[in-house]
Amino acid sequence: MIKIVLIRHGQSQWNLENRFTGWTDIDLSPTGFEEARIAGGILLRNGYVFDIAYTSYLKRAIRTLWIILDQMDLMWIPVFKTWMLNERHYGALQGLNKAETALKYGDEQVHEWRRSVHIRPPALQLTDTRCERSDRRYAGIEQCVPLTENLDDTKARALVYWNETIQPALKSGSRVLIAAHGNTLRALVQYLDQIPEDGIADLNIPTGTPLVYELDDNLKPLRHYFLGESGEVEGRSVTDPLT
Ligand SMILES: O=C(O)[C@H](O)COP(=O)(O)O
Repeated sequence: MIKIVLIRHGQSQWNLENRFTGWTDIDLSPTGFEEARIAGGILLRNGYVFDIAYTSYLKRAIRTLWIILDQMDLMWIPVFKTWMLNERHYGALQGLNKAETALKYGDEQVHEWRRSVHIRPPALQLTDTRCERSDRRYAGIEQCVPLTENLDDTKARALVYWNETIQPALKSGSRVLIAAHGNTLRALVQYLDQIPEDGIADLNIPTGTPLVYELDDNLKPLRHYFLGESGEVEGRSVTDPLT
């Protein structure tokens, strides 16, 4: 049996301020630092060990991973970063307050922007200072930098990385940790559990909480659970309410 641990970064400063974040590179809040520290301790005390880790190009996920690996005395393992595990691009909504946006455009519209598989938020203009195409970290892959994304777009790129990089590592016996984002992990979970499109809107992944998937030799999921201090967390599911 193969185990993989997925973790959404700890609370970020913009999670705290309830702002659309997407590809904006916002750091952890003090609570997020603490969530990551606690997650590392939980993984350590439950006997988890990792051989390799994957994360995005965004510091809230990278720092969550660093803190966990530090807690586990595993800072030496190979860590691979990829834009393909970045959060879903939130287009022109990036930086806006979610509650204020709902007041302006209505709850239904904002819920669609946040949770529809097909609807994309309004796109960023190339001239917008928030556009990440001139950011040095994306040099050479400017054309891959989205101006907005729906969940399907995010899923497509995350699955390329899953199929080409993570899956071979799992098949070769590596114990894998992925520190990523709410929507990249929703996309992965949708793929792994074959969740239909109309079931995905209710699927929300809490910050800083290790989510364990047990997979068979063909990488088909057998079961999944969140991890707490004394093992599996009772009464939590990947369908916690949208906050
Ligand atoms: O990018 C963001 O704003 C969050 O990380 C995820 O937000 P969501 O819950 O609105 O998808």
